[in-house]
Amino acid sequence: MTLLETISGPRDLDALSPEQLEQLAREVREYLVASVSKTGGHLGPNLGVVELTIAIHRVFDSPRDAIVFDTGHQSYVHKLLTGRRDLSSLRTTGGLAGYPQRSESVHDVVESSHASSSLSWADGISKAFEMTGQGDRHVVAVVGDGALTGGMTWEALNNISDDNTRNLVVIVNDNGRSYAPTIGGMARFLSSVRTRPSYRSLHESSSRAFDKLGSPGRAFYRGVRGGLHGFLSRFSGNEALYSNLDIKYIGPVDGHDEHAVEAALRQAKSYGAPVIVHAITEKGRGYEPARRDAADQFHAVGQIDPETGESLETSSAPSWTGVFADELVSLAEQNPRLVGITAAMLRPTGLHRMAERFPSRVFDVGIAEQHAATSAAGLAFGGLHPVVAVYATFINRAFDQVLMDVALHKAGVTFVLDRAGVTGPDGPSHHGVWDLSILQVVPGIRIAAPRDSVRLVEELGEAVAVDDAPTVLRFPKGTVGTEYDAVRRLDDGVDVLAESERKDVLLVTVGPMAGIGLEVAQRLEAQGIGATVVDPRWVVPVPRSVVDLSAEYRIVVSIEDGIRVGGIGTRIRQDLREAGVDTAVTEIGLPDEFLDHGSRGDILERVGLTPQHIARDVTAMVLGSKLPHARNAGADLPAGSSPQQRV
Ligand SMILES: Cc1ncc(C[n+]2csc(CCOP(=O)(O)OP(=O)(O)O)c2C)c(N)n1
Ligand SMILES: CC(=O)[C@@H](O)[C@H](O)COP(=O)(O)O
Ligand SMILES: [Mg+2]
Repeated sequence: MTLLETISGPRDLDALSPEQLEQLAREVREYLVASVSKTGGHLGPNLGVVELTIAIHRVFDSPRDAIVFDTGHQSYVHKLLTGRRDLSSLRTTGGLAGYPQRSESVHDVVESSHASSSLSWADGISKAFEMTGQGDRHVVAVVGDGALTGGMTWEALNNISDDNTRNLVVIVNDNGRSYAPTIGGMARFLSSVRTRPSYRSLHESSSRAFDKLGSPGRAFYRGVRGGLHGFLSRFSGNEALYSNLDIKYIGPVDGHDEHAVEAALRQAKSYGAPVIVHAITEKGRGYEPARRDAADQFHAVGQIDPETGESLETSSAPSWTGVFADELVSLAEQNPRLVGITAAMLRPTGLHRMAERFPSRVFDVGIAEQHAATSAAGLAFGGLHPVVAVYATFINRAFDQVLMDVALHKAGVTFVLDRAGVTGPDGPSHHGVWDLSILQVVPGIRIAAPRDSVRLVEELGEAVAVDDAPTVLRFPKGTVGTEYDAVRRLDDGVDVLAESERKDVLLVTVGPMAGIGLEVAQRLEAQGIGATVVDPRWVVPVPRSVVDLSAEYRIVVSIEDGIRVGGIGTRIRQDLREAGVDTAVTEIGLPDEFLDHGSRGDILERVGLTPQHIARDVTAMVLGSKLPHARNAGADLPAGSSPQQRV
């Protein structure tokens, strides 16, 4: 039996000797490589927090003490030590989540994978503990150097200071990388601190000395420390950031020396006010294929050969990201005004290809989507045309900036939203399902949803040609599918993909839902129901021809890979009513609920976003309701139709 097999919860760690702790760390790493190489997941980040997580659970008493993991992708070790030793179902339908999940364990606190929120969580939890007579409970936030580049962390730090007695420990898990090396002044500060040996030895000895004197010593130490930081900062040329924020700082400590981390955490735990512990770690630690991976040190891997690290998932089909990446380079070669912006995801969004070709025209702003959007408005003001490439779920972060900085000023900024729609294994906070609903309320915005790679190329070119309004292009995760040629294109750019003599059903499909729409049309035709399929290409504003066409049909059915509430279907409904067209409308889309992790196919099946479900329901609506012909249609469909439909 391995040591890891004896760990059923954090308290089982207490009796382990230093040698056993080292053995446990080895076993955890071996298990992570063996298991995650099969399931895929965040192998690199978790290999980097083995000793750190062991130390956290030895020093603090979860769940009485709250442990918050920023972004949560580095919580596999935490799961292993809190009673979930079998990670074989990781990120699969019905299996373990790839992030903390309260339904799995009382030890899990924050489920969102959106970065830079942990310090705000910790600030709130520690205030609540103190205000409810639970001031002896500790809160620990584990935040990466990448997450520290997100604005929320600085809003939280501004509220966290050591002039209070809250038991809050912030562990900076500093491996120097997000995917790529972390950018900006923060990264330079952390790098300077972790590489200054004089600071390191002097700091550890002095803080130990004063801590022995108890709280008066600590107060005195704080005074000295502030002076020390100030003194050293003159030499180092770096403002000692945290002391100027008036928060005690301990470190840097070797994040792979479990004993040293424990010592630092015990010191922090006993301090009686917020403390920052700066741990230096290495992403991919202990696994050569990850350590030497220059791209992102195995930040997120698919199935790999555990021996070599080679990917076992080879696909010859181009990815949506790849098509975008290549076309952007081509456009940038023709248009010197084009610049790219990424929020610490250069390679995942495909901007690395433009960066390779035009290094001075691509900016990595860190995990800072809000800043990215407003900086883009500034770039546009200066005469450039920025292309901001983010995952669809992360544009949520920058809604106000898109609205009040980009759109209000009619700035020509193009937002490219990758991973739009149901993504799958990364769970509820990673599905890109809200962008259509939240962005379509932005005055003047134009949103395109390419149905295939040909339209992606076409619509990207159209988007970057717009210099007086925000434009948005959204496409899904993974490889591009079938190309769907149009039967004909209407004057305002709407593509007719299939046309029926009988004007029963008009299917308006958003993006790659075109494939599902065409299959639904075939199924309806087999029932004797005439179905026409159109792809607006640009879905916001709704093209006039969609409104005009709708008047000829008995029912309009919109199909979108986004939440139904506030989606394109509701926009169509509103536009029809405003135009006096009273054709019945049914919106097919995702429910307004958080969708658990799983395969994309499983999730779409579960919510009924499949040709079978849709055809069945539309058939029932048309045959069952005896809908009057569109010209004098007025009756809504019967109440109680299936959940996907809103009439
Ligand atoms: C708001 C937001 N933007 C982008 C991402 C994508 N993302 C996931 S992990 C990661 C890098 C995190 O770096 P760091 O905080 O240093 O953690 P590490 O992986 O190094 O442990 C990014 C950019 C995200 N989760 N949230
Ligand atoms: C945690 C995070 O936000 C990303 O690392 C995400 O897991 C990557 O998702 P993709 O695999 O779709 O790039
Ligand atoms: Mg990092």
